Amino acid sequence: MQIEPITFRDTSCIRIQAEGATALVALHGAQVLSWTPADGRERLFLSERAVFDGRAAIRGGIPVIFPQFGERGPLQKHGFARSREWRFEGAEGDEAVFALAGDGRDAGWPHSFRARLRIGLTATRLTVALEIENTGAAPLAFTAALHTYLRVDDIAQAAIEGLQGCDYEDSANGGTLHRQHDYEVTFEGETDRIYNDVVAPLALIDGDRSLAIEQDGFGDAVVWNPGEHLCARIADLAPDDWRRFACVEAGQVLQAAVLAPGERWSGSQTLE
Ligand SMILES: O=P(O)(O)OC[C@H]1O[C@@H](O)[C@H](O)[C@@H](O)[C@@H]1O
Repeated sequence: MQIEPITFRDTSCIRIQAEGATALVALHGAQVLSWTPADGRERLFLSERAVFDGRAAIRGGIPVIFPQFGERGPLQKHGFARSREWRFEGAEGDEAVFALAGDGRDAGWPHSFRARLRIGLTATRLTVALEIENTGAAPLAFTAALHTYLRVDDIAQAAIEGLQGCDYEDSANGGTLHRQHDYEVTFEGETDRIYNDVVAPLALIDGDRSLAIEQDGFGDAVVWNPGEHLCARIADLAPDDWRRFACVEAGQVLQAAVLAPGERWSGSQTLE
């Protein structure tokens, strides 16, 4: 694994290369911005209108959502980890490691924690693992996700497999509860669903291509595409961008993780 600090859009990043594959990770949010396996084809979506001002969350790649998913609590939407500067800790074995430690007091979350993001890269595979440790003296609870923006050629030809039989909360329709009966999840209009108890590997079908998505430790999977109308209201997306990505997020959302002092949690997502 070769590691090199570089600047991309005025933002400090770490470029990781291994076996002909490349990943680019911004220190802002420890956010993977780009992943190109050895075949040279970019697999992640990064908005051309993404804001790189050192404060805002970056639209695209793999934002780290912690310690609150969405607006399911009193904190800022999707928590503060995606808009903080993480530290690059170096390579550990065949992984690049990023860390964010301290407390969330200034963001309204009075807990001490240590978060680590471990990124592994091979010719064909990207693994992103999030570890949370409670470094305080009282228990803490959090929700989290790896909010992966997967690039597609055409959302009309895209589908997610592997969710059949799972129950989901439909956030685009008032949080109503449903069961996934169809083999595939396809995208018509705004799609915003939190699938529970996801165990099987998922696959993103993009025309005649397929990407395998596995998760470990995370109980839920979130599937999100804003559709045309919501996309038009999101300032850091171009009007047509909803056609170009599907978010498949490994999440711990419906049930918060609770850590006693000194305890650790970890969850990962692997794309291949
Ligand atoms: O615009 P944000 O804050 O990055 O959020 C994007 C989307 O993230 C998804 O994870 C949520 O399920 C959606 O409800 C949300 O709109």
